[in-house]
Amino acid sequence: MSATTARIVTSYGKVYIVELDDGRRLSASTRGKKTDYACGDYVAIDVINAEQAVINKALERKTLLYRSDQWKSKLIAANVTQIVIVVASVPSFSDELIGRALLAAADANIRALICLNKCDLPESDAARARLAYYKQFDYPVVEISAKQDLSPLMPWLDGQISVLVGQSGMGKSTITNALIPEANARVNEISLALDSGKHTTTHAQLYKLNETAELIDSPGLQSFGLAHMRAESLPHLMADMSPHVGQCRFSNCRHRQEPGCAILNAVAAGAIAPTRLELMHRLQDEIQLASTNY
Ligand SMILES: Nc1nc2c(ncn2[C@@H]2O[C@H](COP(=O)(O)OP(=O)(O)OP(=O)(O)O)[C@@H](O)[C@H]2O)c(=O)[nH]1
Ligand SMILES: [Zn+2]
Repeated sequence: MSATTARIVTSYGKVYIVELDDGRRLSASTRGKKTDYACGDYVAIDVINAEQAVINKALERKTLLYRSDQWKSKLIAANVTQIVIVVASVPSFSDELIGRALLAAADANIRALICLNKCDLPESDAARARLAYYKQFDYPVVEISAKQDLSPLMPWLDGQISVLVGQSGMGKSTITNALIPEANARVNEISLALDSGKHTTTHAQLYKLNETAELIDSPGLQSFGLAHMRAESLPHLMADMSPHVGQCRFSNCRHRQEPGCAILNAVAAGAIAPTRLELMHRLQDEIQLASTNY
């Protein structure tokens, strides 16, 4: 048995694949019931044999992207520099998920990019119009067709460790497969090695795109709890709200029904979308609920 460090390149939640400096890959378990490791983590391991290792601890993380509800948190990816929020015209995407992912990124100091996929479809016009709201507040939006032309996305990936997030069906796997032709083959091979049966999108996987760019494909997200955030920081981290922060009559304004609330006024004036205010209120409630549970 020997001690060394490695990088988690696949996370199945409880079982991991780690890559050593020399490129060798080992299946890795954890000590006890510990599962708070994520794809992209650098970890201290004990190598058991040519195939197996045990993870002792995670080394210091530059960033950590995770979601949480009142009961538990779930790590999405570690050490990423960019979150690529994949949306599409069909099936219709959720503003809720975009809003939450943008907040998670801002909270964790990670760059965010909205990627509109399936632009070959005529329905894209409606999706593009919905995304104009985010563009207006300087959230970058890039348009692609994973099936036809990925090139507009490429400059955004250079020099970044990106994680793809999105609802199921938006085209994350199609993007990954277009970027990394051997991705499919490798996933199947790993699943086989772990005896985990058929490849499903239940795991996160890290791929090297080129010398400077890496990509993590994560499972489709239906929900994105942010119970770990601070309620007061929400408007600071939302680009449409932040210009109004500090302008309310009361310094402890919760932007609910207080008189002289600059954010409510901006919504009434049409400068902030009502759905964004509702999102903030829902998150305030979730955070409050979680804090009363501890
Ligand atoms: N027309 C069109 N269809 C696409 C495009 N990209 C993906 N699709 C289709 O959209 C469907 C969903 O794509 P996936 O890549 O499986 O979506 P996903 O986001 O990985 O979904 P999960 O694996 O469930 O998380 C598939 O039928 C794809 O063929 C595109 O650029 N244009
Ligand atoms: Zn206010």
